[in-house]
Amino acid sequence: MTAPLLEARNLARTYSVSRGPFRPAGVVHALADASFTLEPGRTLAVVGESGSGKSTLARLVTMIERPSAGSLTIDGIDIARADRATLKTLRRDVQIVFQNPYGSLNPRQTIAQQIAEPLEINTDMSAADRRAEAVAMLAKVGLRPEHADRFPHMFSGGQRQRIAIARAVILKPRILVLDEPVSALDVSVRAQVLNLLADLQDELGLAYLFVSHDLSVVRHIADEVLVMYLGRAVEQGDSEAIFSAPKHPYTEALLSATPSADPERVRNRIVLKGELPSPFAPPSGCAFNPRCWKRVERCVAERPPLAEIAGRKAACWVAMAEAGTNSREAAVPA
Ligand SMILES: Nc1ncnc2c1ncn2[C@@H]1O[C@H](COP(=O)(O)OP(=O)(O)OP(=O)(O)O)[C@@H](O)[C@H]1O
Repeated sequence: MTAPLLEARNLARTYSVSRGPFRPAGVVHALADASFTLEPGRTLAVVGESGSGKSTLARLVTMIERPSAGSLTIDGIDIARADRATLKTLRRDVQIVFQNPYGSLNPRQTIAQQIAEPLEINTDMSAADRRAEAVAMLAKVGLRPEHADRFPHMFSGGQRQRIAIARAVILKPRILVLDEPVSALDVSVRAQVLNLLADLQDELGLAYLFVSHDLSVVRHIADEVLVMYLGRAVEQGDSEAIFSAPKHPYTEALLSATPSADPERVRNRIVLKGELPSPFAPPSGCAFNPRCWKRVERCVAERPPLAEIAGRKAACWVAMAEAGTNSREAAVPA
């Protein structure tokens, strides 16, 4: 059996943070435990509120930071043990597109120069070849090649994100990390950029790790979904299964918050109370329990493991009890 393109096993990342002159430094568990695989041509969406650990996960996968624990392998090669030459190749395989297409482009360089820059750093192609490649890439992302010598401010938000995507794929990576790639864009252009990403994936066989706080954005693009809450996966698996019948109350709440024209859904909308708890002092048991309307005693006492429920994994005592995966007494109201 061949190794997955990308495999994360029990990935974790902590940060030491000063909490003031008279208090000991605290440790933030930005990412407590994430495991998943990613294959060519597939999209894994990582979803959760701000602070759930999505960007931390994106930084680990792009090798911008190292994990505190767990492992990350590409083609079975553990990146923590790879030598420098191997690591250089692996880094080329993973590229990232950030949320803000304004911040990620240099205002003083033409877009052809910026799209070609990774080729300049990583290859020995001639300047003419690099430019030709950049211009061809412009056409591929739906921009007119004759605009190659324009500067970023001459483009709209959606066009700038196309430029950032062109720059990210010019080295022919195999994995693209998309960190909220359409969140800063007008709703009217979101679908166009998502369609471009889908086309590029078909054409280039790219694997996407798609980070978003909004389930409605990933609905049509994700093959699998990883729902994060306070650094941990609470529900994970096949997108179809999760969208049609979420098992974790947090996923239910996120889904119910997505825009809908269905009056039934609007009436039954779940409004989450309270904020995401402090990552310095996560609640005992299930971290979601203080906000959960289905909470039972066990949720406060014991953290639920990710368990197989109805074709996906979910970490919820109540869902486990309902599915008969665990003992019935799990569902005693608190
Ligand atoms: N470099 C850092 N130093 C200290 N704490 C950090 C650092 N990076 C992230 N954190 C903390 O880790 C937690 C997870 O942050 P992360 O940015 O991964 O979440 P997120 O889900 O991506 O949120 P957002 O959408 O706001 O970026 C947060 O509590 C954050 O404050």
